[in-house]
Amino acid sequence: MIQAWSADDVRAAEEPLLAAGVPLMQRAAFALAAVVRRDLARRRAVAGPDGELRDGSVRGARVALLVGAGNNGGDALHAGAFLARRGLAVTAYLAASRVHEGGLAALDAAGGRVVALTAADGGAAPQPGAARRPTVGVTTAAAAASGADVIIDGLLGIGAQGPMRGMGGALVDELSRILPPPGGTGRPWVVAVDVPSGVGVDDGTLPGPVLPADRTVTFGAAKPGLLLPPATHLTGAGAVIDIGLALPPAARTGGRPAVVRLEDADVAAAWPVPGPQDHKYTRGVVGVVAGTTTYPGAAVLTAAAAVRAGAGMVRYQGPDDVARAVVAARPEVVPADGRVQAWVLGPGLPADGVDDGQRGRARAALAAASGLLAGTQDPVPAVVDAGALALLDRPCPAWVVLTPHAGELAALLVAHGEDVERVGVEAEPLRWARRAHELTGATVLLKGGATVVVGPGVTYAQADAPGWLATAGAGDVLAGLLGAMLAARSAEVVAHPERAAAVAAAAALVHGRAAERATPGGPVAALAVADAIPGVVAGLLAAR
Ligand SMILES: NC(=O)C1=CN([C@@H]2O[C@H](COP(=O)(O)OP(=O)(O)OC[C@H]3O[C@@H](n4cnc5c(N)ncnc54)[C@H](O)[C@@H]3O)[C@@H](O)[C@H]2O)[C@@H](O)CC1
Ligand SMILES: [K+]
Repeated sequence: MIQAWSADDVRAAEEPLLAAGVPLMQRAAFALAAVVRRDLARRRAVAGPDGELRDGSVRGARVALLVGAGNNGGDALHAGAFLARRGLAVTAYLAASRVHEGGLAALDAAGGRVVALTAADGGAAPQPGAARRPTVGVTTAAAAASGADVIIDGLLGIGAQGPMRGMGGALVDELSRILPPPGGTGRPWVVAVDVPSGVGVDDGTLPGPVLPADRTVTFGAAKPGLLLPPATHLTGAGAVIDIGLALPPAARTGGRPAVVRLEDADVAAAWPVPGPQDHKYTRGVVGVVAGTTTYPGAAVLTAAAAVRAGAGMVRYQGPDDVARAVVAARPEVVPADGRVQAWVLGPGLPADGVDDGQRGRARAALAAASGLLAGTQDPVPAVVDAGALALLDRPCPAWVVLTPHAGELAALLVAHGEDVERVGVEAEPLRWARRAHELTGATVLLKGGATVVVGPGVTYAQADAPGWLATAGAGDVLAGLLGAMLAARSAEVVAHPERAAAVAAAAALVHGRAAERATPGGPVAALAVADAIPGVVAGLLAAR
């Protein structure tokens, strides 16, 4: 798993080392320079006589350093000095009147070129460091940097406050305008130092201009903003550099990472593999209340995903014609009442209007799952999706998992007295998923290009899915898959409700991997994603 620590935690972990004189910046900068050299060498790979690709030479490669006022700029300058000593042609563009003096001296000594940014060519020279520097206007600087082989973005790191201002902001605006998008031809390789400058380090927001990176080299530990949407989509490939920090740091934050991203091995290790003693009830029965006569497909997709994810049994509740469609698609499904170990409520259920009695069934199941019908049935986990989200009129336990997309989350929040629209949720997914958790008590899985899961004291962020997964029915598949995963751990999740979030994050990972497996590199249908689940689970288990 990748653990991300807040800016405060990282600073707290750095403090004792800095006090002891440990050269953290040198370590960080040396590792940064090594990653840049390796990336460049691979990008310049040439075929040897045997046809094998060999790393190319990086001598003479042009490097543009974007340098801000703080230690992030210091990292960039020191890395630039290392690169200049290895024969690369380094130019630093200073976006502040004062920059890290040691870094500047190192770059000067290594033969790097240094220019100061001004609003327009011929502008008055600021006084960066000790020496007067030549100046260059932002537009000219951006044009020159766009012709480099690599741009090292050291404008802002974990000291960023709000949208990037000043020359740095203007330079990034101009570069964003003229550079091809990541992966585009003719684009320099953009390496972000610690974080892409200007992202919300702790919340993944984009308060102002941010240059999308092809690689982010981060120090000590991942930062929350690298994992959380929307910023996670601008980080490119990752590299976490160990600079010797001892995390978790002091008790200040309870010793917990701010955000966690699960990886394949975590999901494989926690996946329950049936043994000789198991039968369909120990493996978990999933009850599905989904679909209406108008929207029968959601019921089919939800039930199919629950079957494919290894539920011991799937029970379906709903109108007869929908039940017939479900059984025709998946003859394993039992269209009858009975005990369940987890519920999936709401896929294909409209928020209002004709519901064929489904709303009443979902309401009763949600009350039973939440433990509000004492004496009738033990509480069990539940997935509450789509139309069933409108049924949350009282606090839930955290073993109830809500699975809204941004629009549905906005509607839920408005129903609970908040003033927010879909775009607001998309701009600040962590904030609003947290708020929904606080207001409802439920675990909240917010769907999107990246998935955020918030439970009691825990936050997960998954970015496992190809863009092709954004297709009708994909959410129904996730609900069924998650229902089966919760049913398999029913008693454990009710006893330890904070674990529901980890199960939900694991479901997001499997869902994304299934989409990857199902897509031929192009469009993918939701039912194909459900059908890919067994192969994904088998692959995860084979690697454990
Ligand atoms: N503390 C350390 O010893 C280490 C720090 N490291 C680097 O240092 C970085 C943190 O350094 P700093 O604390 O100096 O912070 P930053 O380098 O992120 O920069 C903060 C500076 O930028 C300015 N600033 C803040 N918000 C701004 C905005 N929105 N627009 C324009 N200017 C803004 C402030 O005036 C401040 O001077 C890390 O991200 C990492 O790259 C690494 O070298 C590892 C060791
Ligand atoms: K940066």
